Amino acid sequence: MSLPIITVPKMNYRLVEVDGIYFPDIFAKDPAKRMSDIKNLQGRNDDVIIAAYPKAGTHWVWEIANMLLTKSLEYHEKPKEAMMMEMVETSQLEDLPSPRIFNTHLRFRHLPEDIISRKCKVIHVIRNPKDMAVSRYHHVAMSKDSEYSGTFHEYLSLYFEGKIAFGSWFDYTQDWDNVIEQNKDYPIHVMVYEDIKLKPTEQIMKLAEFLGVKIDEDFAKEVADRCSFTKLKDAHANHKSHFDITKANPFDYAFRKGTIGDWKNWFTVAEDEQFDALCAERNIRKAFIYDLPEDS
Ligand SMILES: Nc1ncnc2c1ncn2[C@@H]1O[C@H](COP(=O)(O)OS(=O)(=O)O)[C@@H](OP(=O)(O)O)[C@H]1O
Repeated sequence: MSLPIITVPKMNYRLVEVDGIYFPDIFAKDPAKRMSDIKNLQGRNDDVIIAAYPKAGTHWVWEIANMLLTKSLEYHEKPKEAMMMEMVETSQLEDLPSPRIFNTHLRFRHLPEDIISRKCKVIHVIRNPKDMAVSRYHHVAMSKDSEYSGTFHEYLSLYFEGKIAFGSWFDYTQDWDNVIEQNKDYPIHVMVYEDIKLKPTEQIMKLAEFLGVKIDEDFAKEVADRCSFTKLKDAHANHKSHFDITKANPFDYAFRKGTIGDWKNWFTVAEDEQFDALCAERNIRKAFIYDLPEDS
C-alpha cells in the first residue's frame, strides 16, 4: 500500500504520512514498517520513555534522567540508538544495556505495546510552542538532512499548518493531553522546559521521585549544574559523532541558545496573534502554552 507523501517547499526531505503523523523519509526506507517494528519492540520493566515534540528539551532531560538512574555525575556518551527511537532499526534498540531511556517524538499510541503493558515510566516534556518553532527553524536550516532554505516566516507557516516532521504541535499536544487525562493510572510525568530552566533542583528532585530514585538535594543540585546549558554543550562537543550531521557548527542546533522567550525576537505581532488565535480555536489548555510574565 502506498502512503501519502508530502514534498515540503525548500526542504530536502519528504514527509510520509503514517498513522496521523508525518515521518521524515530520511529516517527509514519504509516508515510504516519502522512504526510497526517499534510497536512490536520487546520491553523491559525498567525501560523509560521520554516523549516530546521536537525541540522541547528531550536531550537535556535524557542527560538528567540518565544521571539519576545511574546515580552518577558522569556524562554518558549517548548511544546513537537512544537519540530518537524512530530514527534507527529496532534491532539496535534491542541490544542497548538497561536501563534503556528512549527518546521519541511519537504519540502514545505508537509506543511499543509491550512497554506500555509493563507500565514503563513515560516522561512527557513540554515547552512554549513559540520557542519550539524558533528552535525547529534553526534545526532545519542547519541540518544537512533538511537544508531548509526558506525564511523563518515561511517555516512558521508550515508550523502553523503542521506540515512538518511529526505533524502539528496542536494535534500532538491535544493528543498527549487526552492520553494523560484518559490514562490517569498510567505513570506519565510531565516536565515543563521552563520549570527545569528556572527551578532545576526542584524539578530534578521531582523527577527522581517519579523514577523511584532516592537522592538528596545536594545530588540534585550537582545534576542541575552538570546539565546546565553551557556544561552540556561542552560535553557534547566532545561526543561529536552523534551530532555530525549539520553543515555548519554541528552542535549549534542541538545546544543552540537554551533560553526562554527567544520567540519574541522572531515572531511578528501578527504571527503572535495568529498563533494565540489557533490555540484558542483548538482549545489548547494554558498549561501547554507557557509564557514569561509580562514584566520579566
Ligand atoms: N541544558 C539545557 N538547558 C536549556 N536548554 C537546553 C539544554 N540542553 C538543550 N537545550 C535546548 O533544547 C532544545 C533542543 O531540544 P531537543 O533536545 O528536544 O531537540 S530535538 O528535538 O531532539 O532535536 C534547544 O533549544 P534552542 O536553544 O532554543 O534551540 C537546546 O538548546
